[in-house]
Amino acid sequence: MVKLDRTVLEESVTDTTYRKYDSNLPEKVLQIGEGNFLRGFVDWMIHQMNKQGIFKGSVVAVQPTPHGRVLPKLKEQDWLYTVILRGITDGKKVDEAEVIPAISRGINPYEEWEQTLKVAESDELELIISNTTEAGITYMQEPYHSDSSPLSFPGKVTALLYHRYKHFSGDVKAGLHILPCELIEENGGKLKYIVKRIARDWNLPSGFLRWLETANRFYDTLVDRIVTGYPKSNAADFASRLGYEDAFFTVGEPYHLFCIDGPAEIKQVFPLDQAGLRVKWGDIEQYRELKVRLLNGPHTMMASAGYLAGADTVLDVMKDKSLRLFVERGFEEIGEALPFGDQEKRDYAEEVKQRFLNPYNQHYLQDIGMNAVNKFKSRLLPTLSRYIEKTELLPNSIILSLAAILVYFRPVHMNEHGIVGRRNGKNYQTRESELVSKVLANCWEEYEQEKISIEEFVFAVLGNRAIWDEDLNEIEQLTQTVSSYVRQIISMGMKETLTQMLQKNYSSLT
Ligand SMILES: NC(=O)c1ccc[n+]([C@@H]2O[C@H](COP(=O)([O-])OP(=O)(O)OC[C@H]3O[C@@H](n4cnc5c(N)ncnc54)[C@H](O)[C@@H]3O)[C@@H](O)[C@H]2O)c1
Ligand SMILES: O=P(O)(O)OC[C@@H](O)[C@@H](O)[C@H](O)[C@H](O)CO
Repeated sequence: MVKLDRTVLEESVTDTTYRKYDSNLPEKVLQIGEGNFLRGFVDWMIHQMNKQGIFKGSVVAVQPTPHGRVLPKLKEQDWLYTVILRGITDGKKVDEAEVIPAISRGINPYEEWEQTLKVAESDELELIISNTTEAGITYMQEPYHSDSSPLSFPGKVTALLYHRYKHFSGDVKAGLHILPCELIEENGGKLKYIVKRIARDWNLPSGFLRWLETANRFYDTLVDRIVTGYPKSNAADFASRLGYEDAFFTVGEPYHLFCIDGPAEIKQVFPLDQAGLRVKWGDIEQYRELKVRLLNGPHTMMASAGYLAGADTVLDVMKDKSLRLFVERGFEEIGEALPFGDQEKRDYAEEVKQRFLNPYNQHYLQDIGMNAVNKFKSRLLPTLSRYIEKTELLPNSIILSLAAILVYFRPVHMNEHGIVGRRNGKNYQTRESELVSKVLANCWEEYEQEKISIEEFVFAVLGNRAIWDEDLNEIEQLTQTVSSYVRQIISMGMKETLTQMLQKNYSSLT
């Protein structure tokens, strides 16, 4: 079977919008990152605008880490890939595939720094967009060499902006719009803060710091679309349906929302709304809070608990009676702790549940469960504390999900990627930060060697300030409750623990 490239696109696509599509559009976007999400969301949006003759710009994708595997393979496909959107919208089935020609080329900055700097010199450039995961927007002390790429993402942004500043002799008109899409609070503000800190580390001139402040705009954003990425289990079906192979089939849901905290000016530069895309301008805090708590929160809750109970995907969880009840209860506990109107919370939760019930998306719990401890900390811990404050009760479903995370990271052994766990006689790979993996592996080892009890194991993990920035043992009854769930999961399995927890605490639900 043929592989996707320009020839395949030109020969097979009958859609006249493609024929009109200009493949030599000016490179208006420098994109740091080339992952599933950027391809299935931002680049897809740029293509939607271009098809309508609105944005008229293309994307130069820059590899954010030294060991990227995406760009060399994408180059073999002439930078093309297919976005497959599947789901139910307004009660109707959506199942559409589209080749996205928004990326004009990709650059490995570690090998082609000169070329990366050339992009920063371009008159055509207007925007920097990124998604480097939550780990990307992090300060790292590193040296400045004008002839080689910094290692970190903020380091690259600093070096590229400094080069642009020098090239245009500090012209304010050369400033850029910077839209980071990493899912952290105040992503634009944090990136700007780190860039300024790095500029000071590197002793860059004060004129640059002024230009950074006055000529450039860093926007806080919130992005929302479930992009499950490459369809591991049915890629061959898509290939035979479409008549070509694509190493970057990118599957996602039709739903999308891009919230950008910015003034009218950015609407003109990046006219998403004119193309009929779902975008909100202005204060994003409310959307962020609802989304991170009521979408990412339940995802994190179900990942380890669902996986240990035998489910592989979000849909498996939603279709299983007790897991579904556990998730429903999770929505209630999270909603209880959120400061929004009841109707608004209910409507949002209902919409999210429908998205989780998308019959087409295979959203793997193990992918969602990556960095589960860190995600629990940012997405569920604030909810847990607020729930206790408000109700003076313990949110048992959220606490059970924490216990499940600890058991999920129980090692049979370690490898170079982290802890390897075991479910139903089969090993699985976990991914967490080195710190979390080490702490959990050490504590579990002490338990396995019978040096400590389950309570002492839980006490040691919850008390680790390097992980939590606080001692979670100080939350009344938390250590005891988590310990009791961990013990039950180990002795009678996840499914039975869930069932008993629901029966005991929420008899009206079961
Ligand atoms: N997939 C989704 O449904 C979705 C939806 C909304 C938001 N997001 C956000 O997007 C992020 C990426 O998701 P994805 O599905 O594209 O994953 P992905 O694995 O396909 O891409 C991750 C990208 O981040 C880069 N990266 C990883 N660690 C980095 C670091 N320390 N410094 C710089 N770059 C680093 C990788 O090189 C890669 O380009 C997630 O962390 C999530 O916060 C994802
Ligand atoms: O992408 P992560 O790993 O930060 O979180 C997993 C999911 O919760 C997340 O990808 C959602 O699907 C997404 O945030 C929806 O917009």
